Amino acid sequence: MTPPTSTSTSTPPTSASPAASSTAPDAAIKAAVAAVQSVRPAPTGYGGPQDFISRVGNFSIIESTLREGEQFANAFFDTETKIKIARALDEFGVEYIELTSPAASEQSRLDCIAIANLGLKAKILTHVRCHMDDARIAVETGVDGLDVVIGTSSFLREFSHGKDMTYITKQAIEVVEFIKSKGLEVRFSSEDSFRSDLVDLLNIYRAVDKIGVNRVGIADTVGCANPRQVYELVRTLRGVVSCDIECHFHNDTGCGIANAYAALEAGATHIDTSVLGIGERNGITALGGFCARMYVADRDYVMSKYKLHKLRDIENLVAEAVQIQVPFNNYITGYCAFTHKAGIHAKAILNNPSTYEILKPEDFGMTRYVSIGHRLTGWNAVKNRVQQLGLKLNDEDVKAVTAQIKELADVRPLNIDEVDTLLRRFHEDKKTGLDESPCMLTSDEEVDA
Ligand SMILES: CC(=O)SCCNC(=O)CCNC(=O)[C@H](O)C(C)(C)COP(=O)(O)OP(=O)(O)OC[C@H]1O[C@@H](n2cnc3c(N)ncnc32)[C@H](O)[C@@H]1OP(=O)(O)O
Ligand SMILES: O=C(O)CCC(=O)C(=O)O
Ligand SMILES: [Zn+2]
Repeated sequence: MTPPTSTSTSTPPTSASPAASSTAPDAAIKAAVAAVQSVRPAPTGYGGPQDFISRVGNFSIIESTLREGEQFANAFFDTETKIKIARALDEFGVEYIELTSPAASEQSRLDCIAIANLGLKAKILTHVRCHMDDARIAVETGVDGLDVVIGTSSFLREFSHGKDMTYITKQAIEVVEFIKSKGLEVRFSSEDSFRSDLVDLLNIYRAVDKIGVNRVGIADTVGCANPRQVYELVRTLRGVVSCDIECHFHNDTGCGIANAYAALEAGATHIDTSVLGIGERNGITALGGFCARMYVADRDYVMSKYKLHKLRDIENLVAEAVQIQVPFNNYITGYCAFTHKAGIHAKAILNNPSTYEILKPEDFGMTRYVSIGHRLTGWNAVKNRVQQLGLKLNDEDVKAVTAQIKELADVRPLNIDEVDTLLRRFHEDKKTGLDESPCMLTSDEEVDA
């Protein structure tokens, strides 16, 4: 679906300043305000206080469409498509691109080599099991670094690889040292971190930190964690290791983006994303949604790092490659992400877009649209359209024609051409002195909705 064309909304200056608060707060209110104030955004809705540990204004994206995304049910990326996606992500400005393990198949290995040799600005990583066989293959591909992973929860220890923590720790140290000896970046991650024993986790992270791992990774592999649990775990880990902290969040319960944000607040440094959130099952933190979240936290920082107007093309590229539609309610680029419908919203938006928009569409190469051909419309929105069409109608006329739109739209919504026809006809009738009889569309003017 392509978004409808813009009605190029004008932005008159804001009207009267809001009335001052009338009652002085009592002690209970003051205490409550003090508690909440420390985490509230500014009155504009942007930003918010950050403590010394927060990395909300200083993080890196590890873009995993070409690894986690390849685990999406529909995904099959041929080499050419992988290269296109890698270049697009690089131009967008992600700091890292993570690729499928070269141990997965011969073509996966060749693709790693091809992408590692593209000379992109982004660092290229490949993602392998914490196993010497995989690490040996991966270090020969020319990538900048390896993300190694092994399950640490009792579920995965029993039903996936069958190894205990002593074995896992010994193996992790051997693999990390080997990768470091090749001069490559290395991250060690515990799969299913939130269902792993906390003491086991902290012990193994500390062990690899001591031998100089670049990052440790926390993974919510089954999407069970909530933002508070994420905050607590990352903050605890921040006190235990000195290396960077990467986080990976699955979206099974809808917390992928919120968890990423909580992780950064707690001191995580790197977040895994994929375009449109594609990945195993229903996927992970979506690149676009994550950018939206971070933009609201620190607009200048996000806009200085990432070419946000390229998001739509990247999403279309990936959507086509995996044969899906961009969802109607997708963050930023969805069909209706910047469409305003209800009359109350439309009036305020036309006065000042910040009333009902926290993301500025123009920052993302998108366009605002005010929809008027429906029964929830109001005369202010209709007046805006009348002005755009250059018709001369007074407010009483606009209210009368709005009533006609509503009457018709009680039967079915009108498209913009139908609304324009109605407005022009009303205007014409007024000029020629005809009475305002109900202004129905004839059947040959009706356009299928
Ligand atoms: C949560 C995640 O998304 S982790 C990333 C997942 N990514 C992938 O799986 C990459 C694509 N996978 C593949 O191509 C294949 O699964 C391969 C090549 C990795 C392995 O294939 P196979 O040897 O045929 O094994 P299979 O896939 O059936 O089982 C996984 C094997 O890895 C072992 N294993 C699983 N996790 C790990 C780990 N982190 N470290 C070491 N070994 C592991 C299992 O014990 C099992 O070994 P087994 O042969 O002794 O049974
Ligand atoms: O390597 C990681 O940290 C994450 C692996 C993964 O995809 C997951 O656990 O869901
Ligand atoms: Zn995952």
